[in-house]
Amino acid sequence: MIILVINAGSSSLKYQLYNMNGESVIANGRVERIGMDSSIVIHEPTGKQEVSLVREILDHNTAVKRVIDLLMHPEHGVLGSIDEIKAVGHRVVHGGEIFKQSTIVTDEVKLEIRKLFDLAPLHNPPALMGIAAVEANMGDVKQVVVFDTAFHQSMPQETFLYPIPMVLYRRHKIRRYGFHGTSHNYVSRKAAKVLNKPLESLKMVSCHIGNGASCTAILNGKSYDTSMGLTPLEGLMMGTRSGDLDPAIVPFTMNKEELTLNEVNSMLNKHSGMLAISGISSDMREITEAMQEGDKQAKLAFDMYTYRLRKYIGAYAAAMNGIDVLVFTAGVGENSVVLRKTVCDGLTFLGIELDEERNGERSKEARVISSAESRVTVMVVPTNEELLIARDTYTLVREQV
Ligand SMILES: Nc1ncnc2c1ncn2[C@@H]1O[C@H](COP(=O)(O)OP(=O)(O)O)[C@@H](O)[C@H]1O
Ligand SMILES: CC(=O)OP(=O)(O)O
Ligand SMILES: [Mg+2]
Repeated sequence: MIILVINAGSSSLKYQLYNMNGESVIANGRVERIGMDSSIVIHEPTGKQEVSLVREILDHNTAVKRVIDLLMHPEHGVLGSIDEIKAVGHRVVHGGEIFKQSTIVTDEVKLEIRKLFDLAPLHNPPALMGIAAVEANMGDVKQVVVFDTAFHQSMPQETFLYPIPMVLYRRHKIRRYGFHGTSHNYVSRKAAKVLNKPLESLKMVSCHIGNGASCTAILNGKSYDTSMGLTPLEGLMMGTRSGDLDPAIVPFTMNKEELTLNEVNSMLNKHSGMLAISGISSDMREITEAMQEGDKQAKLAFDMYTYRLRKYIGAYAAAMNGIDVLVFTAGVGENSVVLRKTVCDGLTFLGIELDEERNGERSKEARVISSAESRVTVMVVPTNEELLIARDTYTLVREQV
């Protein structure tokens, strides 16, 4: 069965086309700068030349149309007819308390996703646009939604509630939801498989460190606590997001700098984190290079970033009364040798001992990077959110098509 996976962002749309027979990728690509003056389309058909185009793409509907055109293109295409795609799976960031697992799209499901716009104004509207665009361009193909929040719905009240008046939870559902759940779910299962141990027997901390970054304590195979909260702003320091801070900074800064709510929101989400401290970039590669050339602000940004990550790992080891496995994943976690070394070198009290050679290896495979003596097994597990979305989609539609 052929399944299309779509990850719609506010100004981008990433796609991956799978043949579920063997779980092979037939094509993947992305549309960037949707709604801006010149959008970029990158299409990578497996085994063929990559295509890169500049087009005017004003909305997600047009983006989906362009993707379909490319998938069926006489030269760059991989399909004879669009009907070969039997189902489409979408990443939806916020599923609130309603969606505890992936589900087939119905009118009711769309309505519920719309109700959550308030809680994820940057993420949920484009996801719904993606669903509508598929309906408009691909007839009545089955669609499935997979939520970033679903994996974290196992958290108990003592970890998901904030110590503020309960009425705010009852009225507005203000609580910790957590994100990157599809990734934390995927890497924890993969890690247990590689170690050949039942996931339920392991106390695991997984660190998804990409543009957005979050840490999750996984106990008995379930999310027990996670660093992102009501929105993806809380927790670790990120590329452009502050992560944890004293909430009093918000009214204080609004008052002193005469900022509006929107401005302070934008400051914390888009102008903070590594970008704010380094003054150079939100991109870990550029920070690391500048640091190695002696840039003091880049070094400070890196030190703050790794310090905060170390604190979370320690906190989650305490929260679970132990830690057996530490997993690094996503862009930074999978690729930054120096970040992993810096974090682990400060966690020797937990019995963590890195094997420098294994840590330095360049590989796309899930692997152990700690020494044989290390009390905690440290691993790098490349994430694959799209594959999990494709698998959930396949499981839900297989009986129906
Ligand atoms: N070789 C590398 N060394 C250090 N950081 C890297 C490397 N490759 C990618 N990254 C970092 O990964 C981050 C992007 O992560 P990714 O998981 O792709 O993000 P997202 O999916 O959220 O856009 C960037 O900060 C980038 O600098
Ligand atoms: C939820 C979230 O932060 O996602 P991303 O890392 O894709 O920004
Ligand atoms: Mg990501």
